[in-house]
Amino acid sequence: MQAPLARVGVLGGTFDPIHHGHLAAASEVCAQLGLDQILLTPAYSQPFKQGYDTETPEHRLAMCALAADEDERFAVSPVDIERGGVTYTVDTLTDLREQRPDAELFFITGADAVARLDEWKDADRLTELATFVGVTRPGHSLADTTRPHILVEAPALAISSTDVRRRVRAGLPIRYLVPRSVADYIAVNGLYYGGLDD
Ligand SMILES: Nc1ncnc2c1ncn2[C@@H]1O[C@H](COP(=O)(O)OP(=O)(O)OP(=O)(O)O)[C@@H](O)[C@H]1O
Ligand SMILES: O=C(O)c1ccc[n+]([C@@H]2O[C@H](COP(=O)([O-])O)[C@@H](O)[C@H]2O)c1
Repeated sequence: MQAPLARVGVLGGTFDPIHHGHLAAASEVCAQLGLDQILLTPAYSQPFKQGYDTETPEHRLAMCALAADEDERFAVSPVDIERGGVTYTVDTLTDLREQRPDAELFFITGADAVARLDEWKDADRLTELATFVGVTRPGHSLADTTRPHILVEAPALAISSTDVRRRVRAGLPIRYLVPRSVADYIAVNGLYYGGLDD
């Protein structure tokens, strides 16, 4: 008898930096959909964020790895960073399917973003490569879309990477917004004190 496919959630993001809003949402999807693993998959360069100044892929990947270390259900995939260029999810999912033929993939994204799926590259193929999961996010309205997806209500944590970066720059605490190891990494490496978002 064939072994059942592993159910793997893929949370793609810029993760500049990763925060507890990401982790709580991924954890909720994992529990509600009975997933075996969550892959945090930092983008090299998000298509809708071209022209934005972000931290280096190496720093964003390292912070994801620190966050993943705290939960045995989480792992990090460098697939998008290793490919480089603009990160299209169709490439992410194609590469992950090659690497993990044993897996059924669930691509997790904020529920608001599901509305813009039509604008994503090869939108029709995307929903064949993975099941799309939209997670609720405070301050973002739910999407109206014909694209098939599962909606998961996540704990309402109104945290954004933008706000974390602003707080670091303003000298305000980010403890309890990001894992402690990530806060330490930001401090030790002097991330975000300078000009991002100016
Ligand atoms: N607090 C949150 N609750 C639920 N989903 C979230 C939350 N923050 C981010 N997400 C989702 O996680 C994915 C990755 O988000 P991303 O890395 O862009 O973080 P962000 O906080 O939105 O960043 P930024 O403020 O820089 O735009 C996206 O699909 C986004 O909608
Ligand atoms: O494939 C696309 O056309 C596409 C368009 C917009 C966003 N994405 C992906 O969606 C994920 C979430 O992006 P972000 O910036 O909201 O963290 C990330 O993995 C992006 O590469 C992908």
